[in-house]
Amino acid sequence: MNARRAALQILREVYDKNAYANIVLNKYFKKNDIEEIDRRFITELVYGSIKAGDTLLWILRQYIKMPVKKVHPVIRDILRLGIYQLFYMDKVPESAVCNEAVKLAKKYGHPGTVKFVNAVLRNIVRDKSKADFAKAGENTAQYIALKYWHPLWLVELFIKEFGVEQAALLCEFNNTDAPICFRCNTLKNTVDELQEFLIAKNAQCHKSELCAEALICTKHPALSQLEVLDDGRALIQDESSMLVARVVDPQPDELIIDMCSAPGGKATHMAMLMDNTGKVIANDIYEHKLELIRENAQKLGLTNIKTNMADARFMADKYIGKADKVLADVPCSGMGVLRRKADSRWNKTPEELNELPQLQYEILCSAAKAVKTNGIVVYSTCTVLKQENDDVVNRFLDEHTEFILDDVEAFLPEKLRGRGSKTLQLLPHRDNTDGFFIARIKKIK
Ligand SMILES: C[S@@+](CC[C@H](N)C(=O)[O-])C[C@H]1O[C@@H](n2cnc3c(N)ncnc32)[C@H](O)[C@@H]1O
Repeated sequence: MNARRAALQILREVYDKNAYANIVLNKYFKKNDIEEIDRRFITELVYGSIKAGDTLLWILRQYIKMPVKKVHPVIRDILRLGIYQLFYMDKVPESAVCNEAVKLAKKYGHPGTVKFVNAVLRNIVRDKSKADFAKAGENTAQYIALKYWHPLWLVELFIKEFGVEQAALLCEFNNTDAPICFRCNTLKNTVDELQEFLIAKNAQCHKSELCAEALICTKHPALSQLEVLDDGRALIQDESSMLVARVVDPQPDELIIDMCSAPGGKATHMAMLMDNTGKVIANDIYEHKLELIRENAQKLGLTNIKTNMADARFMADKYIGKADKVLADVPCSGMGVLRRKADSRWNKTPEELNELPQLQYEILCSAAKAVKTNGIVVYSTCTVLKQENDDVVNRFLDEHTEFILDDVEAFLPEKLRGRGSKTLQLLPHRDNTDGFFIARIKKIK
């Protein structure tokens, strides 16, 4: 088993075929029997060098004369992996990095490229100071982008939103490891029982301060070894995402519509909080994603979920004024969960982000049509950007005087109260969670 060759193959699929890193990595691990220690190394190498993205290419540029674009893609990826190890993996000996990269170049390149890879990496080892980000000017957007591995346009957007200092902290946080969070299925076991089970499997986990049914694991065995996930005693969901169902506050026998529900984290949570009574209509625009919800519901032993395929912007007609509560957990930029997805910061574009608020607004308007008088619409996203959060909700309230903002505080844990806002905005670097936004809107007439 050659871990670096495996990492290179995975990286090639991601960059060449635009594949999602986590999907390629999981597929690779399923197909090949790989020891735990190699798995960890490959995972860090792949996720790390994808997250570090353009910073690695900027470093490369300081050591070569030709444009980076002209370097053959396979050789470029061999160098990415080498540079990542030399700058960001302290425990890997520099000689091993150079020798292994040269072996890969021999396998995938020709004598010229072998020499090139060898020369670049050995030059870096000789003098790392050439790659000094301060060349870009300390505390500028460019410096933050290089130091904390983000595209420049995104850093500029964060600076506009939060100021330089907070933007830097957010970017730095986005490179930290995210713990895995389990949601206990209280219909099948208690949180204490689930915790005992996980500890017996050598996991390190503790109860969440944000949600009673959440257990946070900082260390755990491979998820495929945890029966609780197969038999529905638990499901993976972040604690901040669990707050959404808490704010919806589902009651037994209610009719709840989840406008954008796949893969069903919040729909199954609401169905569980209703004690498997009433009905949750779990809607999504993609049929293949609805299948995931049905599978999850079956595992969890929930029979009160009905899936529905429709574009949420136009689905309300058959439900006008019928629902007790409606959740609009809208498609968003995901700027609150960048630490969880190595490639997503590099895959988004500013144009894509700018199109989202209109779609989100239309889904919220459609959600509002489906709710009864005195009913509740909850609007949520996993982003930290005001344009997708407060701005959408305020536009909605301005144009729909039959709705008012209902304070979320009564539905929040002690730790998140007293912030002086009727909506909740979790910021990753401040709250040490995923970044989530939740607003609760009431139909008053
Ligand atoms: C943020 S995710 C929802 C996560 C989900 N609520 C959960 O807790 O597991 C947004 C979902 O919206 C769906 N979606 C995107 N555009 C949509 C539309 N126009 N109508 C309905 N669903 C849509 C996507 O397929 C995606 O599953």
